[in-house]
Amino acid sequence: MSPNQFQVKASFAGQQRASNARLSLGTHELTIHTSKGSDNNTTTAQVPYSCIYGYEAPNDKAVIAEQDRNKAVVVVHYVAFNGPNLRNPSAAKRTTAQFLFERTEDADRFTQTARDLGAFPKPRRILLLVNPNGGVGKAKRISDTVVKPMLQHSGLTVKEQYTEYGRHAVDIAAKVDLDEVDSLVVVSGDGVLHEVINGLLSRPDWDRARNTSIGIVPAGSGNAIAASLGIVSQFVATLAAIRGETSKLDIFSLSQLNRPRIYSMLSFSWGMMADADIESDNYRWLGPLRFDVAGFIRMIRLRRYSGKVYVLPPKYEQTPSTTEQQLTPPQSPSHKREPESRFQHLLDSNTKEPPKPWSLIPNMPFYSMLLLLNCPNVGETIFFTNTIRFNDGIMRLWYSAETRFWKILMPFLFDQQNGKMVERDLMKDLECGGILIVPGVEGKPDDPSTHTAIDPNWIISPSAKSQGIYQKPGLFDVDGEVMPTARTLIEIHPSLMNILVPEWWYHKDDDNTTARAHESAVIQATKTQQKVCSTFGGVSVVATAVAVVAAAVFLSVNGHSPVDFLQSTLHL
Ligand SMILES: Nc1ncnc2c1ncn2[C@@H]1O[C@H](COP(=O)(O)OP(=O)(O)OP(=O)(O)O)[C@@H](O)[C@H]1O
Repeated sequence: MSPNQFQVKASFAGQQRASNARLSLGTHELTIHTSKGSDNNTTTAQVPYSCIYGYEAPNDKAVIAEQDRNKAVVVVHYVAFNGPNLRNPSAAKRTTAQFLFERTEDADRFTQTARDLGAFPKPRRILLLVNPNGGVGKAKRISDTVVKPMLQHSGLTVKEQYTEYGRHAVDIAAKVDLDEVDSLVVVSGDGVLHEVINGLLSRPDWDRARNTSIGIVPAGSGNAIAASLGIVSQFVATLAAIRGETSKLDIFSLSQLNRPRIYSMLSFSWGMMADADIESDNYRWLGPLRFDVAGFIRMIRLRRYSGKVYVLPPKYEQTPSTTEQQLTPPQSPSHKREPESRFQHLLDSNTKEPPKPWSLIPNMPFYSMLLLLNCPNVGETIFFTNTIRFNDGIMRLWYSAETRFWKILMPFLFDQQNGKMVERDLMKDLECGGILIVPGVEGKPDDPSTHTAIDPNWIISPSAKSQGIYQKPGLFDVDGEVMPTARTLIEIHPSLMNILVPEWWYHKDDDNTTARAHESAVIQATKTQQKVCSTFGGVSVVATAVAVVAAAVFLSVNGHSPVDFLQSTLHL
């Protein structure tokens, strides 16, 4: 037998009896060849390493039968899928395989070889932030019933902390001792992850803090990031947090004059979608449905939003012009206190047009919606487009001046799940390297006294008036949180942070051979898993049939009609 092979007795969760088995530790997966029955029929099951979230070698002799007391047990904990769609949240479950080795040395050699091959999670320190109020208040239950039980077997060092008030996660991330934490993982919606990013990037040592990996176990109502990463299943999200694989994440910074900068990992919107998103807070009790309800109401009571939006060509690298250099304040040590802004000077004046190569996007100055997106999903239930990648250093902007109700309704009605919302000719899109937004009206939308008209001509459009379309400044929505409606510069900071992803995650255009190999291993394993399930399924069908017939016989003996019984049982 080769050094990576082991003879054991193996059993899977839910099985009463162990079978003789040969374990093979491969490059990406553990294969279990089980022999059954007197004719030694063999079945094969696979456990990809990327699905293993922990193992234990219990000393508890109670789990070992009397005759095997001198032997050694290793239990492997992993996530199994019952189908090849690894993004389907109901396809994943956590389970175990238990192996009984002849000698403790064999068990030790197995765990050591598996560790060397990367089968088990590497030791890390995780700070878990749980928002007890996120979504419909289910985060605590998810943390207690899924996340902590999985972490318990992972060998990772875990600290858990509940957020106690709005924006508490900003304070926690801004103060956490980075010598003690490798990853910050939130059990919440996108809002708390947004706060963690803002806390980390507000630190004087932000350049170190940005390397602290961040992760999410979805427990909110939007869950756009989790949906984009294919980790809507809390089992898979926790697995990703435990295994520690990361992907680069572009970050947007949003700067306004005399206000602290805001960082975003997901989206910025203005117009119908922003208003609907923020207004949906009133229907939080509806869960994810709140976005549909608020969106529909906003479509019926459509508004137009006035302003000018300037964009910079994508990946614009040219050195600043002399004028720009004059306008850019000299580099001071305080500049190093946050990620560099190349165009901060554009905030200084409300009147000056930004110089070339900045250009005004057409169809202005009236919009019905404007959306900047960093991820394919706008929410768990809205798959916007797969053309976006969150690590390509490019900003994708969608905008529309459409005000016809049915035109806006169509993509939201028919294309929410298929990634084709952008193909309905409702929105125009462009790639850019920076955005400057000058709203026609500034201020906090909930406080009319603060509104200032930048240009009175932008305020009321004759066509909007004739169509009876409402006009208000509109909310600026960043990652689902409201920010003041004011002149805003949005810049991109490519690959600034690292986000925890499953090892098999890659964008379809990525040349990521390791992730692809992991993906093949997991999909291959689902096939063997399906075989195991269908065998169990076959057994349970036979068992059910036997039980129904036995019951029918019993009823017939007791004077009831077995035909009536069978008809009602089988819904004939
Ligand atoms: N203990 C708390 N009490 C009140 N608010 C809190 C508390 N902890 C966090 N928050 C706030 O809850 C808000 C929403 O959190 P979260 O993002 O987890 O859920 P969500 O909004 O339902 O999900 P999503 O952002 O995905 O739509 C955040 O703005 C956060 O500041």
